[in-house]
Parts: sequence; structure tokens; C-alpha cells
Amino acid sequence: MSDSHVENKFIKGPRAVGVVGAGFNGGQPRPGVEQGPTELVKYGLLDQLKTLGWDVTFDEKFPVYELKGPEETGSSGKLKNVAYVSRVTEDLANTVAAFAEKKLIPLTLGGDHSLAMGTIAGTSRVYSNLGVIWVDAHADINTPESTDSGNLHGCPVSFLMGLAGKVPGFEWLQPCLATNRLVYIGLRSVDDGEKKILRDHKIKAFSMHDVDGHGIGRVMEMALDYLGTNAPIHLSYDVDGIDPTVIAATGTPVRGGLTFREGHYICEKLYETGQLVAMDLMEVNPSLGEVITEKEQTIQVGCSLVRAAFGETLL
Ligand SMILES: NC(=[NH2+])NCCC[C@H](N)C(=O)O
Ligand SMILES: [Mn+2]
Ligand SMILES: [Mn+2]
Repeated sequence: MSDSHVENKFIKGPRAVGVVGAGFNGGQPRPGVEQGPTELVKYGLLDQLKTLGWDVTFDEKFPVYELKGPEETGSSGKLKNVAYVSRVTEDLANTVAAFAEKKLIPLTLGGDHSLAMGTIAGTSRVYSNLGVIWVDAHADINTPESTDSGNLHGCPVSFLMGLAGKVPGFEWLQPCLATNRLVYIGLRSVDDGEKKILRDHKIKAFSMHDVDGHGIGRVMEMALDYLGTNAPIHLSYDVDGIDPTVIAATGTPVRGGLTFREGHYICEKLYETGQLVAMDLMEVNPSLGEVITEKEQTIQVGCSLVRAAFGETLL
């Protein structure tokens, strides 16, 4: 059993977490995800952290972000809500950076995953050589050109890496994450354009196929090896990385995901390393949950098995 008081390599002194409630849904079309932080807090998350011996500071400034006006819903090319996402993520970057500077571990509760533009931009201001572990069914690395949906929660990684080019409205966000400072775990729904980006930039990715093949223990070992034992690590956790039989209330569920244990092992292992300096918990949408009939399920699984046999999940 590991000691529950592992010393953090980067944050000495009191164990303090800065919780940011980021109730925001502008990076995708499904309402409800803005209630994620409120529900997590209502369920007792803050008290649970305190019970574990953490000093908890809760930023209550933005329980739910509000659209300022119609100009924020305007699109730019294929991208939707550019002004809205830009304003909120810039704000979030400042909030997260302020916590990190004060030696708190920022824990951002989403909200949709476009928020990671803000959280990772924020921590990268404070920590050099930051590594990111991105747990997700999706790669979220679409560019303004490659995106089909135009939803910005499918794009944060390309924005952070500077692969999106200069996006009007996003002048505040400068490239702050090198292509070799990120590792994905759990991928299984990656768009063709994204696969090309991953290959072209040799981005480190452990798909579900890799998790099956190596086991989650070995995958974490390789991920940590890759980022380095002396690097601060930001964990950006999209709950849809976990299987929908476990996590149903999320906007873009994909079957065949991490088990309950695999999902937890990632967090436990990171804690053990003492390298975790920030965490996001994203895409919790309390208003969702899916019920489908047996007939639909059979057709869906049949198609999905055929697609798997024909290369769909190959990166
Ligand atoms: N954070 C997420 N759940 N992202 C889902 C992205 C899905 C798809 N790749 C898109 O670009 O729209
Ligand atoms: Mn996802
Ligand atoms: Mn995501």
C-alpha cells in the first residue's frame, strides 16, 4: 500500500488544492455540462478533499458562465462560439495560474473540454517543462481546418500546441505545449484528420488497444518514462475516457473505454509520483444518460465490430 502522504516534488509545505468551478458549455452543443461543477460540489467533493487532509480553497466566482451577448455565439469559419470560448478560457488561465503561483494544486471542474485551453495555458505559465497526461476517448486535436463539428471542445490540444495557426479572437493564447510534452491515454474515437496530425507530429498516444495489450500499469510506466520523472504533470481528465457503462452522463460517450479500475489507476499512479501539479475533471454532464433498446444496441455493436475489423481504431 502506498503512503497516503506522498510528498509533492514541486509543492513543498501544506497540502493545498485550489478548486475552480468552471460551469461552461460553449465548446459543444449539449446543455447541462455547465452544471458539472455545481453537482460535484453538492455531492461533497470539497469535504471529501478536506477529509483527505487537503486545505481547500474554492473559487466561487464562476459557478456557471453566462453568454455576454449574441456576438459570442457568432462563428468564425467552421468554429462555433469563438469569442465566448476565448473569453472564458482566458479568464480561467488567469485563475489557474494564480492558484499555481500560490503553490496550490489547481483542480478545475468542468464544463466542457475546451476549458483545457485555459487550464493548461495557466499551469504552463508557472511550471516549465510541464508534461500533460490527457485521458480521453477523443484526441481533441482538431484544427480550424480539420474539424467537422466546429465544436471547440474537439480542438484544445491543437490550440495549445500552436497547430491551429493564428485564430482571430484567440490572440491571448500563445503556443505553450510542445508536441512531445503530451501523452494520451484511452483514445478510441479519433477523426481521420486528427490521426494524420498525431502521426505527422509523432504525438505519444496510448489507445484502448494499447491499454488492452500492455495493461494500464505498463501504460502508465511508459507514459511517465516519456514525460520524465522530474517533470511537473498536468492531468487533463475527460470522463468519457472511461467506459459509458461506468460514466454515462457525458456528452460524447464512446463504448470500449477504460474500466472503473483503470480510470482510477491513472490518478493513483500520478499521485504516487509526487509530480501532479494540476488536474482537470471535464465533460461531466449531469443531465445526460442514455437508454437504448436491444435492437438498436445489436445493430450498433454489429457495425462497430465490422468497423473495428476494418481499421477504424488504428491511429
Ligand atoms: N471533449 C470532447 N468530448 N471532445 C469530443 C470531440 C469529438 C470530435 N472529434 C469533434 O471534433 O467534434
Ligand atoms: Mn472526450
Ligand atoms: Mn475531451
